[in-house]
Amino acid sequence: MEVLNKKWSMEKLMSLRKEILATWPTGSDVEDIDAGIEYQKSLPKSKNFAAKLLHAKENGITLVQPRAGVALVNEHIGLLQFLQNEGQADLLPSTIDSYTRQNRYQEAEKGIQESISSGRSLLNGFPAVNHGLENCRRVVESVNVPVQVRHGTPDARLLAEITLAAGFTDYEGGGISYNIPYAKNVSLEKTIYYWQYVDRLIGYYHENGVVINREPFGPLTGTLVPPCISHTVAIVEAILAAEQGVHNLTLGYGQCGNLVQDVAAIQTLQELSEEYLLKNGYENRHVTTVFHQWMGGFPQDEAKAFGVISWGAATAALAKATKVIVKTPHEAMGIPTKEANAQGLRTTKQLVNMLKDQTLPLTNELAEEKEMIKKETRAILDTILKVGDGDWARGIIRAFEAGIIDVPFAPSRYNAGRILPARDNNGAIRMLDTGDLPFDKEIIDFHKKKIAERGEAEEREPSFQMVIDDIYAIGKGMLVGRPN
Ligand SMILES: CCC[C@H]1O[C@@H](n2cnc3c(N)ncnc32)[C@H](O)[C@@H]1O
Repeated sequence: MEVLNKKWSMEKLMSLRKEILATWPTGSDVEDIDAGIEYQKSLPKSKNFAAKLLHAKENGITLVQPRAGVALVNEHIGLLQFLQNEGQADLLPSTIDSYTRQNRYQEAEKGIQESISSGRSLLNGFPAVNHGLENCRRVVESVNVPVQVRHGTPDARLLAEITLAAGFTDYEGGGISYNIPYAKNVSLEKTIYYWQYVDRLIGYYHENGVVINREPFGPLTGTLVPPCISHTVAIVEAILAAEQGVHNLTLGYGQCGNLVQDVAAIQTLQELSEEYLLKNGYENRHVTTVFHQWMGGFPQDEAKAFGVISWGAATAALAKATKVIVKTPHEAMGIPTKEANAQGLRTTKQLVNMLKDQTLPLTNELAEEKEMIKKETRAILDTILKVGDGDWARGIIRAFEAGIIDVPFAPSRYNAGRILPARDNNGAIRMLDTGDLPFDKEIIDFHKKKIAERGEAEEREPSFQMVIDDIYAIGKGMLVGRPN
């Protein structure tokens, strides 16, 4: 099945809807597509994610948002209200459980029943499909701020149908970012096709006056992902979504830890995505950015965890990211309590407020970092379009096959896995091996030089050991994985 970046007709979407809605009984609640649109229109503007994001962007505010989700509806509502009231969350999620992410609704149902009988949440998120339309509407109506669906679902079509009709106004993910880091053996043809359905549905909401924001999953594997790699995936997903009629997009990036590189990453993500959307003919698109606090291993010690959270908060504020996704002091242990989640939010809010009136000056170092990220990202994007003979969907599929785009430490067998990232002597992410990325000699020599500087400082040859040391460094209280 060749997948091309072409807008679906509504006839095509409607011809497929019946089959999708039939995959679980709650799908029958949303057969009337226009009822969902009418419900969305009944919501106050204060519940609209895109509106709040654009207001924040225009006013230089960095909004704070947690991840959160539990098995049962009343407990989930209580959790979100606590994070809104005690955590001062500007935006709320509903993090979906792993069974639902794999379309394993039967097991999600079992998890719901066991959570009821045991009196505690035995799912690692909110099983929105099983709970269905009315319960999801209760969630949306129980809080005062916009609510987003956060998950990791390769086939997210039914989840989208139900949650959009229920009043969620932002939907995370994409056919690449929820495949390559999340699945081992699902082809990109399939997941790009599945997500064209989701984005076309959102395009239909848009055509009928309802703005739904889309957030490709920025961090990918969250493990030493160079900015050019996550930018490339985010921008291609933005283009694929824009083709289906999506107009509001939040593009994301996972914190790497070097301040200059992270600020450069957020600024270039905004600039490059606007550039590529426009030059591909997508006008009136509104792009915002989201900075994810450190996605790698965390220290167990809660005081140190607050240090990592604070560093992510400070960086997001200095980068002027529109939104920051917050971690908690329980990160090293697992799903946080609502109290720990609220603490992470308040810590972040304190930093963001204190840094609201400061920005990182455009030093030569920052300018050089921005230029390098743009050069690398453009090289990859332009090669993707070339190998796709002018089509972004065909191009990204062929590019993954050829290693032209390559996500470090991804489980997917469709990912080449030939690049090797490692930190330089200042902790910025460079590449020990650029694999088959379409980089010229200048870029390759830049990475070699930066890594060599670290080797000299540590009196060791650059090697895979540096990569391993860097993966464990933050959990051990460091940034650069220095030799013992
Ligand atoms: C890719 C996202 C990983 C992050 O997502 C957090 N996460 C996952 N599920 C939940 C949940 N149900 N409630 C609060 N946080 C959650 C993990 O801790 C990790 O930080």
